[in-house]
Amino acid sequence: MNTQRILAHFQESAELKLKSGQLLAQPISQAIELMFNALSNGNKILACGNGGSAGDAQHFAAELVGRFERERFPLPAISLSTDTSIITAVGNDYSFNEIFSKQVQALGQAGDILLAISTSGNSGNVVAAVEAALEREMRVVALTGKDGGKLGKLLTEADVHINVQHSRTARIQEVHLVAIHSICDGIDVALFGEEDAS
Ligand SMILES: O=C(CO)[C@@H](O)[C@H](O)[C@H](O)[C@H](O)COP(=O)(O)O
Ligand SMILES: [Zn+2]
Repeated sequence: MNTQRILAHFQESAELKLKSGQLLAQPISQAIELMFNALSNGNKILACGNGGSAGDAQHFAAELVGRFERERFPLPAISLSTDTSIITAVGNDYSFNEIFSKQVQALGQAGDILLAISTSGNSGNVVAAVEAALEREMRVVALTGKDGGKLGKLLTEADVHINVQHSRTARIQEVHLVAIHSICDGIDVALFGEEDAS
């Protein structure tokens, strides 16, 4: 295969990451503050998404419950994309659109955070999860792309929207992962102060 095509992926990804850093540092910083305050108050973080974003939700929860780069106590985070029995039961008995919202209704409490990940902002199950979270007086951190979709329109002033301005799902996901790692690092810094993590 022509390696130029491969190099073009790296080029486009690197360029979007640099541009997005400028645009997203502020909302990412707000997301860190929102999550750190919630965790400090004894609240937890729920995370959801489909496909690659389901992987991102799991990845985030693993770094909070396990660790990111520093040794620390476990932090409460749950991926809503991982329990195949819940997902198949709710999907089969109700609808696929409710696989996350039912879990938000079961597990979410006022003051908890929902990390909602959707590159289009239009996945019905993620949109329904955001609606359920807002009904329960949870705050939402949304990782989206494109025009933010329906999800972007649901958010309030108290929520945080991290919107990657690009049309390509894969590129958006790649920036989402940098945002997720920046949030994990920011939570560690809020807990322990700055130090060289290398
Ligand atoms: O990872 C990829 C594409 O890179 C896919 O699995 C992708 O996540 C799926 O098509 C999702 O269903 C897309 O959903 P969303 O990001 O629009 O909410
Ligand atoms: Zn993918």
